[in-house]
Amino acid sequence: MSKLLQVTGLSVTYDTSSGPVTAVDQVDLDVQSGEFVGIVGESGCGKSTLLFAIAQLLTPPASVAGGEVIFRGQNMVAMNAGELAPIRWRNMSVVMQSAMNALNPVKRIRAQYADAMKAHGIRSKIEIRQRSEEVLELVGIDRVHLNSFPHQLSGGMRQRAMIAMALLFTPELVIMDEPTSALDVVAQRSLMLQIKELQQQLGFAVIFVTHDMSLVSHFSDRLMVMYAAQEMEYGPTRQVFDSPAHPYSRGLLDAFPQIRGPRVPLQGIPGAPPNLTAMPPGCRFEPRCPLRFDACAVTQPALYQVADVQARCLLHDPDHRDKAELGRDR
Ligand SMILES: Nc1ncnc2c1ncn2[C@@H]1O[C@H](COP(=O)(O)OP(=O)(O)OP(=O)(O)O)[C@@H](O)[C@H]1O
Repeated sequence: MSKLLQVTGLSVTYDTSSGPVTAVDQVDLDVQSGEFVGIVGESGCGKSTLLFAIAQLLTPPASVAGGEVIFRGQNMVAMNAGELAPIRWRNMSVVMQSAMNALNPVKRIRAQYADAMKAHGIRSKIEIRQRSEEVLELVGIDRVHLNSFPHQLSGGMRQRAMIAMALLFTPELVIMDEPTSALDVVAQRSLMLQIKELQQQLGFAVIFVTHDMSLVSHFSDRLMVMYAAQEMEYGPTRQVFDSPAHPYSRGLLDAFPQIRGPRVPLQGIPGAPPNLTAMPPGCRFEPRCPLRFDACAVTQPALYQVADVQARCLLHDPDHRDKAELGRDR
């Protein structure tokens, strides 16, 4: 696998009446070609903002405050609209949370696909028709629905039609922002299976945002856990699940039912994430952390390498090894 995306030190601020709010704080993220990367975290931790920043789709009051997004060797942060336009859809596409918001309600699916292809210089009517039929059938929808308006499709079909649109040019990277969250559990699972199947068949990489740990557990190769605008842990999904290196990852895991294994009572994480305008001076998770010790309240942890994962937790600082030993017993 080769590196497709390298995000380094990416920060995003929202300009608010009480000053700038940092919603994404110096995030590093790399994605290999064909890889499935999951991003999880509680509501408001900055997942969607990060995705929009990667795709360079932020609009005011949000803006990139620092960092780089190197995609296929080019820094997207430094590009203007004209330079970004040919990359979007063709090389990198985005699937939003709700197709109802992303699709135009007064245009047939056929016309929306045609618009996207025409915007990328495809003029041949035959080519447009053939490709539209092809992508719709790829996601398991009969071609007759090219004549449908979005509201004539079920929720699951609409999300599929949106994914088909994102695949019009077989991009190398598809960014998905909770594409299954509006669906019932059965439709959610079947759409996840289909996304995974398409990804393996067509070879594109995926960045998939969700707040549901169990949803990504079987589908992602690597997992990033976000909390209060920062990345807390990033590494192979199996390792994060089998031995989470960050107490917050452990808390998230305990808050969701496991598909396999014995039944265990679910535990929430007491407390709430900090207000982004008033961050704790030390570790951002410290006020809620069951393993906190004195240094956590005053020291901002770096990202530490723990086997194959990186974790932002002082338990992995060589100076606090003794605390890690104690933590293991709790
Ligand atoms: N328009 C805005 N103006 C000011 N702050 C904003 C705005 N939009 C988002 N934010 C801030 O950015 C933070 C991150 O929001 P974001 O939508 O990226 O989180 P998220 O993790 O994707 O949440 P969810 O899972 O609920 O979609 C929010 O907590 C909020 O404080």
